[in-house]
Amino acid sequence: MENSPKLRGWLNRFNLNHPLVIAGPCSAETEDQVLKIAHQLKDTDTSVLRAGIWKPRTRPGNFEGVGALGLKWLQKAKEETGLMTTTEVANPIHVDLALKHDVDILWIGARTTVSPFMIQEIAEALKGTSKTVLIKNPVNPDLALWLGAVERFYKQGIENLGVIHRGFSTYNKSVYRNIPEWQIPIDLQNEFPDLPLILDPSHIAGKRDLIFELCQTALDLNYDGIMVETHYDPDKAWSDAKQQITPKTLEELTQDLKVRKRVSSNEDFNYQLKKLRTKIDKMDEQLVDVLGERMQVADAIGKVKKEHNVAILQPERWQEVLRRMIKIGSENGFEEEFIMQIYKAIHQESIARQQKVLNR
Ligand SMILES: O=C(O)C(=O)C[C@]1(C(=O)O)C=C[C@@H](O)C=C1
Repeated sequence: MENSPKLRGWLNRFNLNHPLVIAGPCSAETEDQVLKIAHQLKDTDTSVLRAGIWKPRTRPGNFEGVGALGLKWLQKAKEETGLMTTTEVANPIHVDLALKHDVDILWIGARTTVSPFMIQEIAEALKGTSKTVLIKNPVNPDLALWLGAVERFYKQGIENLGVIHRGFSTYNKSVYRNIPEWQIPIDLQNEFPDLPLILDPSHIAGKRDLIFELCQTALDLNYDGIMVETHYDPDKAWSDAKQQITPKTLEELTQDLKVRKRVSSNEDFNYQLKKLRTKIDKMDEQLVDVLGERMQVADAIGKVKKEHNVAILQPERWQEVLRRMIKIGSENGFEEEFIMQIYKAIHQESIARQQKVLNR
């Protein structure tokens, strides 16, 4: 699969002057609930009504969705409000039922994206249709697996594709329910700049108060839209109550979001940007030059270690380097995490260089 402006076709057809908004309840609960939410969303920026019909729950015993019955409610909501509809499908039976009920956009959940077997089955079930398919990232931070799923749909002739960033599972404590790992969607955009990218802030946040800032970050990273869980009475929602917001809050949120231009033709802006980028280019060269010099010292250390038969990894020294640089880093306003990431990479390269010297 290659990047192509054609990938944006389905999104361009919405003809929006703002990011695409997909909204609706985590789960369809009752006909009244779906219709009420759809009507409340009708006059917001929302173009597509979402609702989970089959809910993949981590542990059994929780509400698992109303099943096919809910598809009729979505269909009715579409007739009454003109909103397009979308739901999650996780197997060919779901696909068949969703197609029969004229669901416009199908999304693939994070737990399904991890399985190439399931993706293949779903992609084959959709062959020959012109449906739009949005693929959520897999639960684990694996860009190749995510893109692999997209490619499986593309290979079945499905060209209306997009991806949804919903964050990644972590065992570590975090303010997020699923950590964003923004670098992964940034890498994805590098490979497929025209593949529509949508943020699901609800599943990343796990709670309401982080949703706005996540959406703003996404727009600042050139995302094409947001998919937000919305309920008229979020606290009483049958699933994911903590992360849902009301349609009214969604409306305020979309009004407050700053949509910035990707580029500007303003001459002064371009002049200033060019000047600053020249400075960055120069500093990047200096950084790499200094790194090169550091590696030459590592080579020399490798040489003396070889002569005296001493091991490459020196945990105490490594701890000392790290501690010192974290301290200097914090004096310069850098987070510990940032310094750790850089120094771990430098240390690894230094070890690799010494390995070459010692094995020569
Ligand atoms: O000081 C050493 O012994 C080195 O090999 C250098 C260095 C480093 O790059 O800073 C690399 C490996 C060791 O684990 C500790 C430090």
